[in-house]
Amino acid sequence: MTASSDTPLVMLHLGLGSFHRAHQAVYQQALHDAGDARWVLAGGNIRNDMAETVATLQAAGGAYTLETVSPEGERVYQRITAIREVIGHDAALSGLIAWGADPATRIISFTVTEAGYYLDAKNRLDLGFADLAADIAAARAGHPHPATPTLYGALTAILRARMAAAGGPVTLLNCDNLRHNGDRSRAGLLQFIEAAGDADLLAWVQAHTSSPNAMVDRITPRPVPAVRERVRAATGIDDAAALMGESFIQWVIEDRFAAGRPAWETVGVQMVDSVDAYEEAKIRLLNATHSCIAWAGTLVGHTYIHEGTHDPVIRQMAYDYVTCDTIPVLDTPERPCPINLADYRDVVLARFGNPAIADTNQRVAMDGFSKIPGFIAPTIRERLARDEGIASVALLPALFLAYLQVWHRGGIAYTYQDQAMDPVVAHAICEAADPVAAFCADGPLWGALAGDARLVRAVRDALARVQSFVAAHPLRRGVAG
Ligand SMILES: NC(=O)c1ccc[n+]([C@@H]2O[C@H](COP(=O)([O-])OP(=O)(O)OC[C@H]3O[C@@H](n4cnc5c(N)ncnc54)[C@H](O)[C@@H]3O)[C@@H](O)[C@H]2O)c1
Ligand SMILES: OC[C@@H](O)C(O)[C@H](O)CO
Repeated sequence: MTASSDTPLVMLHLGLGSFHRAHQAVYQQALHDAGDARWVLAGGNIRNDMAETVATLQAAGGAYTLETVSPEGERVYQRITAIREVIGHDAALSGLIAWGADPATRIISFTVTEAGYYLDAKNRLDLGFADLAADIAAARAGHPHPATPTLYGALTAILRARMAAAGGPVTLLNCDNLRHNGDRSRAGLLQFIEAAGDADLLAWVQAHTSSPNAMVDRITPRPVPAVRERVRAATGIDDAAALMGESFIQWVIEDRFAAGRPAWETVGVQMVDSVDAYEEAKIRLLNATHSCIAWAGTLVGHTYIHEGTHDPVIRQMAYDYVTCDTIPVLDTPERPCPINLADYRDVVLARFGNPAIADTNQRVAMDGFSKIPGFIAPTIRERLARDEGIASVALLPALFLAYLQVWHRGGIAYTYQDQAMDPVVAHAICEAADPVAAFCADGPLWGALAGDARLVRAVRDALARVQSFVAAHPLRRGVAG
């Protein structure tokens, strides 16, 4: 079903970071440019962590300039005006709640990073996270936690208000890199509402919302001052909210919408019954490989992803991880993959290798404690279940452990951000008599695999290879780590 009324319908986005503005807003812009203005975007942040960008966007009525760069280095500038309302942050989230309760809002989408979901491998909420526990306690009292609201607390408050206002059904559309992102965030939300003790809301959400899974793709680096300079030179507009992304873009969504959707299929969005094959290809061949290159590149002193991608040894590690250990579990005689995964790998490596994107190891290396369980552990689990070797895939956690050890010694050249990491636990892993055993025993990282002797053995061997690679690397020779 697509919308047909003349009144614009609204997709409310929670998490007005770079990616939303370089991806979902671009598809909406394409609809507007084609004369289809039946849907508009409104958006704001759950946390008050981007106040300057939000203020800049508000002053510009939601407009900003996007620079995209092709594999050949050609740059294109586009003015994006699809975000019609930039909702300022307030501790009670009253702006987001009012927009979310409005019957014109038919989709609530979100990007809150991989670390914003607090789920273990069995899709249970991990109440060990202080932010989550505080937000559940606040939701019991009827509001989101003012200091550290989570996606679940924000959605609970919004959907409560929507239910009270008889705002009607709504789709909850996850746009984060999370395996089964719709199913998993829905599981987290329902557990959160249950823990908050709101049985009426739980029944309402089950009956009046849907949560399609979606795969999202466009490399969108953190904007740097040079982007603003290039935008000014190319367009004459001085835009403090300008940002850049690669020219590649993809969005694949399961077509399960509770109250209509934009005619996205007319602007290149792939509407499908199941996103599984696309999602597995993206998360394992792109995101895990990206992390591999970022951790390895950092260890030897590269700054950018394209540098690591063109480093022969790092490239080979990434290539082997995909070719030897990952493609064989995604494309099997029993379950043939509809995507040509070897081609996908080659395209991904070509995208990573584009120097004009200048994406940093810092951005891609972040959140390892969410990415190991989400992007890497499933391949290890599946291979071990089939009695297959894990030498190539084990290199990725070994790289992360080596990276953590350097972080522990204060040797990472930038700030490492990881919302899912407990620094006390991470330091203890590095200080343990046997750091490999301590790392492989960590429950949040490995779930049921924690302590598995085959995992420990493979990571130990892989760490030795990582250490030799770092010691022998031309950029590192003679440098104390
Ligand atoms: N940047 C990319 O290349 C890219 C591509 C595909 C998908 N994504 C997805 O989008 C996410 C965001 O990327 P970005 O480039 O917009 O990053 P960003 O740093 O520009 O924005 C992060 C957004 O997440 C919000 N946020 C962070 N932690 C939160 C928490 N615990 N609870 C609630 N909100 C929280 C912030 O307020 C902000 O709006 C990624 O983590 C990824 O899952 C990004
Ligand atoms: O691997 C890091 C991600 O943010 C990546 O840039 C994105 O998923 C590409 O679509």
